[in-house]
Amino acid sequence: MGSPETTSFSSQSSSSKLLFRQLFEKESSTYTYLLADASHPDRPALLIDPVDKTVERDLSLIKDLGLKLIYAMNTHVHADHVTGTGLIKTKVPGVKSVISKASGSKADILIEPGDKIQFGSLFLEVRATPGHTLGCVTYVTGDGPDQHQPRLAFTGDALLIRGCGRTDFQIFTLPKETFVYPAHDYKGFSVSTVGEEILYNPRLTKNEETFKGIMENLNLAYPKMIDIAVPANMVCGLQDMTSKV
Ligand SMILES: N[C@@H](CCC(=O)N[C@@H](CSS)C(=O)NCC(=O)O)C(=O)O
Repeated sequence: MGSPETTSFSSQSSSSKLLFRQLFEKESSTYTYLLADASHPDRPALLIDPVDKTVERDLSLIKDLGLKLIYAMNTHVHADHVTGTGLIKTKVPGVKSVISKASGSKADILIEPGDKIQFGSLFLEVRATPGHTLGCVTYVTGDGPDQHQPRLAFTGDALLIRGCGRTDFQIFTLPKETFVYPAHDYKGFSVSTVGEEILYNPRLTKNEETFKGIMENLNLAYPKMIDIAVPANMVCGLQDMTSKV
């Protein structure tokens, strides 16, 4: 499958401007998201779920857009690719890696549910969405007069478009118009909304018993990269850097 269409926009509200890009890594079908406050003099930016193989592309885009990368974040310890956060830290001094405390992984900042991640006048809220892994979190753009509306939810593998990587359904307490941006897509989708997934997600519209049956019978192959990716991602991709730099 070729690269799906990806989304990008800049939003202008009374006093803030969210710059947003959705980027794709085709080997693992992973989405990386770039967010920045373009109205702030420093143009602070963050990356969600960067992949080691596409770090050069992401950093080049950040340079082209005149942004200052401050955070390289993960929604969880990925099993199918090595995170780009460790590599980014070696290339951009001052960048802080971020992951949830519950993940058990190493990072500069270990976040917990309810925490806020500030970039300029904008912020992300941390929500616990365990299930796919223990420490999975969803990052949701802030709620408030200066924040982007509708809100954007970066769901990692908890909620995929018309699918899921196992979830506790907390994402569905968000307003129905919230845009859903997952960490992966295997079918060519790039964005959905909470309301759309409540109505049409073929797994999450079923009762608990049927849901369990679906998930127990997915018969997914053993992820190709899992034995390399998980140990590397437990240290935010920082181990064995000499062969990558
Ligand atoms: N073939 C891929 C792995 C595909 C896979 O298992 N994806 C995970 C999320 S990444 S760990 C998943 O939960 N998928 C749910 C689904 O319904 O596909 C590989 O070998 O890397």
